[in-house]
Amino acid sequence: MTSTSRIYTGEPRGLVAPWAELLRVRVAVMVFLTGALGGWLATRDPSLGNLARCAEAAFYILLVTGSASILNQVIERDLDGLMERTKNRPLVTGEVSVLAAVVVASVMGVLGTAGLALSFNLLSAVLILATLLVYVAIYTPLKRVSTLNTVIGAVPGAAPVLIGYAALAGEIGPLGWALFATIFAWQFPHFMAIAWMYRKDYALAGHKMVPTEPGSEGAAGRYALLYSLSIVPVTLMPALSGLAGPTYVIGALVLGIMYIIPSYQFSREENLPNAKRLLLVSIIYLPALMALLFIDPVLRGV
Ligand code: HEM
Ligand SMILES: CC(C)=CCC/C(C)=C/CC/C(C)=C/COP(=O)(O)OP(=O)(O)O
Repeated sequence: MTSTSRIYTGEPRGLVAPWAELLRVRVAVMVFLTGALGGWLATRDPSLGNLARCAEAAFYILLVTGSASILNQVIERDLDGLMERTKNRPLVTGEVSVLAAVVVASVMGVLGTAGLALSFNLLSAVLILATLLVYVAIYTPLKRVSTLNTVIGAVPGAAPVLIGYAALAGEIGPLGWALFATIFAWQFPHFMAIAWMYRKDYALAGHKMVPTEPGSEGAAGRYALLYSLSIVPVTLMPALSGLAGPTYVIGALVLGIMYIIPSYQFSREENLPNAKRLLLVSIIYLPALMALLFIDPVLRGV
């Protein structure tokens, strides 16, 4: 049976719940914040007008991210049906039709890209389109082919901060790249914990993730530890180039240690409590680091 012919027989959930699920709201909130952060660090102008511009750019980024999330679930609806974590997604159960999903994703993608092109610049519009393409056309099919998919998927994950920066600055400066590198590195412990927790699910769907490969015991933990260690020098890059001050440096170091500890524990023993702790710390780490980056220029008065 194809997804187009699926008839939803579950409890009616209204309009909001299925679309919130399709748009992966919690991830989207984080993407909005990283996009806004990129814009803010490119300008460091605390006027309401400028903050509204940062939020506007982040909103367009959010629209295209929503489009990417929906298209990813359209493509993977049959495989999602094989996994416990995703088997109740609206496109698997038929709660939302493929046609409705494609129409909404297209509208969101066009509006977000046009918003960046018309209200900001061509650079940010081209970058968001390239990001959408990498996520939907390269990362999504690559999940079935190679464990390298995680490296490719980390590029669109880290792109929103760079795009926010490019939208407000009209170029990508060293700080933009430092922010990109930070979120790029952050994703590996985050996802190694998830990939280990759901390794049986991923194997059922034929997704090639580090912990699903034969003889991979310990590999997810080693990657998590390696990238959590790399995040310390990476997060210090803005300070080394004079773009962040002492509050940021101390905060980034404390957060780095806070991320290394559960990564180390997970590398010592891959088990559910260690994976869950690492995932939880990853979800605390990113907004905390973003808050530091937001506050630092205010504290330094720049
Ligand atoms: C290679 C990159 C990434 C992959 C493969 C990935 C995958 C996932 C998956 C599968 C989950 C669901 C875990 C669960 O259901 O228990 C998740 C949760 C989450 N991810 Fe990621 N992620 C990546 C990058 C990112 C990025 C870049 C962000 C934000 C900027 C992010 C934010 C979150 C948040 C906030 C959650 C928790 C959401 C919830 O509790 O539903 N992730 N991630
Ligand atoms: C246009 C744009 C800015 C796109 C960015 C999209 C985004 C936030 C990506 C985060 C990184 C990522 C690979 C998530 C998991 O997707 P998955 O397919 O592995 O997740 P799933 O298994 O839950 O479907």
